[in-house]
Amino acid sequence: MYSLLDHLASLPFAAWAGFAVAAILLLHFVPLIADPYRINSYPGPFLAKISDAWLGWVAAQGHRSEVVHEMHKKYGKFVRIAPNHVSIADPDALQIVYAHGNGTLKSNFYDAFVSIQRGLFNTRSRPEHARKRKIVSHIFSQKSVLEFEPYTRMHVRKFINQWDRLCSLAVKGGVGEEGEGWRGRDGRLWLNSLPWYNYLAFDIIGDLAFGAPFGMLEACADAAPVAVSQEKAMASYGDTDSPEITYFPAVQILNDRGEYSASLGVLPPHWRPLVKLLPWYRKGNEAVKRLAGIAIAAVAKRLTIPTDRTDLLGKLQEGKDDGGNPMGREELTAEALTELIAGSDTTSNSSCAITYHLAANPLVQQKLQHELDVALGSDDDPVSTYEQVKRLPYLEAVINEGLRIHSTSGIGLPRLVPEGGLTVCGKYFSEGTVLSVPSYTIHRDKEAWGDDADAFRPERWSEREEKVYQRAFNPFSFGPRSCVGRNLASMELLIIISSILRRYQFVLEEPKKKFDTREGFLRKPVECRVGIRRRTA
Ligand code: HEM
Repeated sequence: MYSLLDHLASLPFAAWAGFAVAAILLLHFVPLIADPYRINSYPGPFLAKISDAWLGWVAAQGHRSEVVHEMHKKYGKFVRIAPNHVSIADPDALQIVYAHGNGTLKSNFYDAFVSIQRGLFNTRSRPEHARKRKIVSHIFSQKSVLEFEPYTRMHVRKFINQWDRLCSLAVKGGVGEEGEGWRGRDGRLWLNSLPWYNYLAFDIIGDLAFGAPFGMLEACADAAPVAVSQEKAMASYGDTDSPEITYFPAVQILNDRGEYSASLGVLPPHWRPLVKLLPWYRKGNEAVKRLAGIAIAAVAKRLTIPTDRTDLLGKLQEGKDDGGNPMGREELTAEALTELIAGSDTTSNSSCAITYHLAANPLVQQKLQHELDVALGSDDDPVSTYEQVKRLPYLEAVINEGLRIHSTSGIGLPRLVPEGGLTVCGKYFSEGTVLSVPSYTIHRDKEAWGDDADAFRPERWSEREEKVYQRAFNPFSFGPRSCVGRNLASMELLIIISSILRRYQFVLEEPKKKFDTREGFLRKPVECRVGIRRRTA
């Protein structure tokens, strides 16, 4: 019998191609015409209105924040950046889209960030998030974070010891061996400071989250132990033997994973399994697995050694939910991994960007160093304590200005409009629409920050009441999903920037070169080449 299938199989190639084109057009234009979210009136690039591919492509190019910023300059406050997604560039929208009580949830973008199991960052269910956040939030209270200060200071000391060593070799005209990437010239040490900030941040968070630093500062290299077999390592938790490990560059893995997840996450879930087959995405998928392998190896190792250290992992182990239940092993590993991812390059990218802007603005650098000299002058210890630097107004202004202008979390964090819809800045959005408020653009809002919003100028922080700025200052986000590690991040930045700027003077190697960045989930400097000279003997 001549079946329909036989008939279809006998069709010529041209007919098949015609069907494919018709199907694609139908899939893209029917929703555009039907306008299920009632957002056709919002302007934006035409391709973004009909397909998620536009945002996927933009995200994969590594400059999403800058591109969306340009779109807002062109189209105004509301821009449609995907068939169901409107970006809103208004500081007032922050308090609504991200607020407690408005019922918005994280969108399926965050599914692309899940490994091992959902952690605090990528959990989308409200009750599950509330359960986790209850356990984790007290670990990051100001009081608790101060218990982590000795670890932070210890690694800043190691960092300074290494740079002191290189500075004394550099003044003698030394040159680093191949791969070390430093050289001495004109009495200065010249290097790319970015990897150093990464070593520092990874060692601090590795020490806090896993009970031991990765040893990057000591090795002057990006290498972290990864479990060879994740299943075996998980199964062996608590055994006396550590799992079999191999070494991979953790910073590189984290970068690959961020770019992969941030560009996969903007694609519809049903496209993702297919897209993962493309070579670039395959590499990113591998990075996701390796990153999980780092956490699994480190937690497995830590659990073999009885310890009463006061660190993140110890506190996570002690934490209990409302029912008095502690976290299981897998959840514990997933949360330790969350802290590693959320608490490492956020801090290093921000420290590096602040260093760049200080090197590019010698007068700001001098003014900061003067404040530090007055406050810490007679102290021989090169590493500041939190107590010494927590209330230095210019230091705080420099850090805030660096967080604002660089915006390591620059993209609009996507939230789903709940049942009943949501009115934002006078516009009603129906259930299921995705909304986001791009921090990079909010941080450049001329109404909020003045006409020189694009300039790094810490003085602005003392010119207006701080609450005026706080309305448009969003480095840690707002509401129930805001950064739980904010107190730790602030303490780290205060100690890192004050200690390093008091000790060294910075100039840019190529003052005219643009500060290049690449963005996955975070905006990261590509490099920061500086000349360094010791200020104090
Ligand atoms: C300069 C440093 C930091 C910046 C700029 C920053 C920024 C942010 C932002 C914007 C979010 C919201 C993300 C979203 O909604 O998708 C976030 C969430 C989070 N951050 Fe941070 N962060 C920093 C440091 C840290 C540190 C040191 C830790 C902990 C070790 C940490 C842990 C977390 C966690 C666990 C979340 C998820 C919270 C939740 O969903 O409840 N962050 N951070």
